[in-house]
Amino acid sequence: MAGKGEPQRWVTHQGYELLLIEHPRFQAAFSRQGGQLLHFRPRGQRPWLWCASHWPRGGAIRGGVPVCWPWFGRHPTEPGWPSHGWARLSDWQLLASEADEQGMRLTWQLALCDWQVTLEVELGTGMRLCLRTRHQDTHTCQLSHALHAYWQVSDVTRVALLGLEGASGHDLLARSECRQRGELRVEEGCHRIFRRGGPLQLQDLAWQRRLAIDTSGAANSVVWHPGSRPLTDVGWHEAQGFICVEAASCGPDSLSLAPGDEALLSLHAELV
Ligand SMILES: O=P(O)(O)OC[C@H]1O[C@@H](O)[C@H](O)[C@@H](O)[C@@H]1O
Repeated sequence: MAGKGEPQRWVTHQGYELLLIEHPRFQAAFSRQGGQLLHFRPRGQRPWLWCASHWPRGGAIRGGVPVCWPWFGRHPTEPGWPSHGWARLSDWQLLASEADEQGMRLTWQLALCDWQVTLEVELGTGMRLCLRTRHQDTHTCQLSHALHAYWQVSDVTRVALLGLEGASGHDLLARSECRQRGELRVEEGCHRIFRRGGPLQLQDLAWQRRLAIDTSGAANSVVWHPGSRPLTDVGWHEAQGFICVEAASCGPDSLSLAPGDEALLSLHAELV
């Protein structure tokens, strides 16, 4: 627990250890499991991130910004291993946190065998996450990863994602290659992996909000929503309130890391 006057304190909720932050500029929450940013709300605004109200015991929390690492989706060779890797199921260590009037900077770390990953998070009027992976194995290893953000929206079928015009990618629902024409709207589910990162905008007219979401530096921008496919423990109405727009390097854009190499992935958002 932090001392009096400090912006952060630890609590337990639904069996998870949470770090709650009350800063003059924003409110936020992380879970130790996953080093996962679950909630971020700049003062006077609606929350930016969506999070399911029910959290499974021993599973992954659906919401906020899960870190998918060291693989994204299904493991390429081990079908029994968990979807999206170990990071969101493991307890991370909070290495450092500093606050000033502008905001806070936190560093989380997870070490697994010869691998080490840190998540640096800056929160203030906007949010910036940077995932840094190193490994000291003796041979080159494959890495795929994602910052799998669940953005809170008024209604997924009524928002528009701008900035992917002309981008090519893979549509996993249609099982075909795709090229985005105009703005992206989600009517009945979406699962597209675009082969480009860059500046995007999530426009929510009902909430009169436009978020600039930057996936530059990532090889892929992933857009996902299950549509009417049920999600365990998430009601249909609750699921209408998010869209995933993710920074990732996955599939053909997975990375090969030689011993001592470092891989970076970042996601940045601000209000426009
Ligand atoms: O249900 P999970 O494991 O949390 O993953 C959520 C979704 O994440 C998406 O990024 C994947 O492409 C989907 O396949 C997956 O269903």
